[in-house]
Amino acid sequence: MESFIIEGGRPLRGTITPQGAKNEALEVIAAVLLTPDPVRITNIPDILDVNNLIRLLQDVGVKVMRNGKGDFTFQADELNLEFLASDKYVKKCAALRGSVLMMGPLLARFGKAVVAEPGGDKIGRRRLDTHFLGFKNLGAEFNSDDERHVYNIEAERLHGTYMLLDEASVTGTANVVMAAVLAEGTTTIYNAACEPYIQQLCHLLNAMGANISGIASNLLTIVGVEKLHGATHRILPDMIEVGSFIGMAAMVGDGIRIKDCAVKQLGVIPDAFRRLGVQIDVDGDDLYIPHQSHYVVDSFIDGSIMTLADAPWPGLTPDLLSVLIVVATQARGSVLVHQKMFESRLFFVDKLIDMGAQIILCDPHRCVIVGHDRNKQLRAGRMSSPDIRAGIALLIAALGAKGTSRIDNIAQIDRGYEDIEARLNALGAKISRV
Ligand SMILES: CC(=O)N[C@H]1[C@@H](OP(=O)(O)OP(=O)(O)OC[C@H]2O[C@@H](n3ccc(=O)[nH]c3=O)[C@H](O)[C@@H]2O)O[C@H](CO)[C@@H](O)[C@@H]1O
Ligand SMILES: C=C(OP(=O)(O)O)C(=O)O
Repeated sequence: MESFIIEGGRPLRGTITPQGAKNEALEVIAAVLLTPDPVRITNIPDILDVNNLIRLLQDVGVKVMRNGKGDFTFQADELNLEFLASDKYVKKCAALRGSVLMMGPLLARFGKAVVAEPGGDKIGRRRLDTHFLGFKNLGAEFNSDDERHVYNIEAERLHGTYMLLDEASVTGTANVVMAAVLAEGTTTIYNAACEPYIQQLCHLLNAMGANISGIASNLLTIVGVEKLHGATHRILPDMIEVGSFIGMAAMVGDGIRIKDCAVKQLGVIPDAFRRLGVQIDVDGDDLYIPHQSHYVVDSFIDGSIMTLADAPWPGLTPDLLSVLIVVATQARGSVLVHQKMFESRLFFVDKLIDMGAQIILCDPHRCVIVGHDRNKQLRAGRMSSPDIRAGIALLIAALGAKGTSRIDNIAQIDRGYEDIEARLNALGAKISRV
């Protein structure tokens, strides 16, 4: 298992470009299963989760042609569906959360899908009810095979219907949309997730011949079509990586430009950092974060303590709260962070407390951070990365800490950040992989 050794206290300056979005990549790559024609996708990030999904598709028989960096053509014309019954498939699904995204397309095109207990971060219970109830509404049946720890889903023909999702699940919406595009008749999905990556998936599906309207809203209407054809698609920059770089620039930056961010697609992300006092200048499609000797936490209009809480899009993504917590440790002022969507994502603050941060973990969902206003630098430490976003947050903390830190289990960071040490070292960091 690899680790990072980080020499802290070095100011970072220069320009960094975000990779293509992990969570969009997982959705649109799964969508290639919906057609036997070639689908070309560009700006695919070279990260563990995406590479694992591509390998899983290859195992199922999808032809994968690499045209250049991040540029692949996929063709799902000769699939080996027997692979879905193998133990190897079950094991590989367990390696990444994104494997659940194969269910919708396989069910829509072949009338059956198998899903193993998926992998991903251990950040609390992650139920799949929205996915299964959505498929059930379309006429599919599912049963669990307790011996193999898999669910089998089957339908002779999917039929469009109205459905109100039990929650605005991101991958749940993606799956139900991908199933509904080939269903007979019209499907209406209310309480759909509507984040930019769902929008992007819908745009790709329409380019493949689907008929989806209501994109960007929580009410999607999908008129089923007989079949889909090939298309080309470019993945957006990764907004979670952009947010991670804003946090890093605030903590240890000496003037950082984040290039080509698709600023309009970032929603409230920049404002969440601004609420901690971080200055972010918008320059075309770039963000520039100057060095700040101090950043001061805002308060609400009535003077009450600032709270940062996650919510389904267009609310603040839960995936950036860990980074916001680290930034808050050096702010002037206090902030309450309320992680509503996941149950176990805040426990990593213990590691920040070990490094000298002033944080009160109130309960599994809430913590209060009392910033040091840069009067007290964090101490270096040895820690393990419990999940992808805690991992990047700890890396940012280590960059700002006094002394040399070690982060173990960095496969968690590699799941979602491409060649992160080389990109940060180019800005002046000193991170080595051992
Ligand atoms: C591969 C992928 O795309 N992963 C993302 C996807 O995961 P994923 O699609 O698995 O997450 P879901 O949207 O299903 O749910 C995330 C969590 O939020 C809760 N929940 C969800 C909707 C809602 O209206 N209320 C609510 O409380 C769920 O119960 C769950 O605990 O979306 C999450 C939420 O943005 C992100 O953290 C993940 O990075
Ligand atoms: C929670 C995340 O990923 P996954 O859904 O793949 O576990 C994330 O990207 O922050």
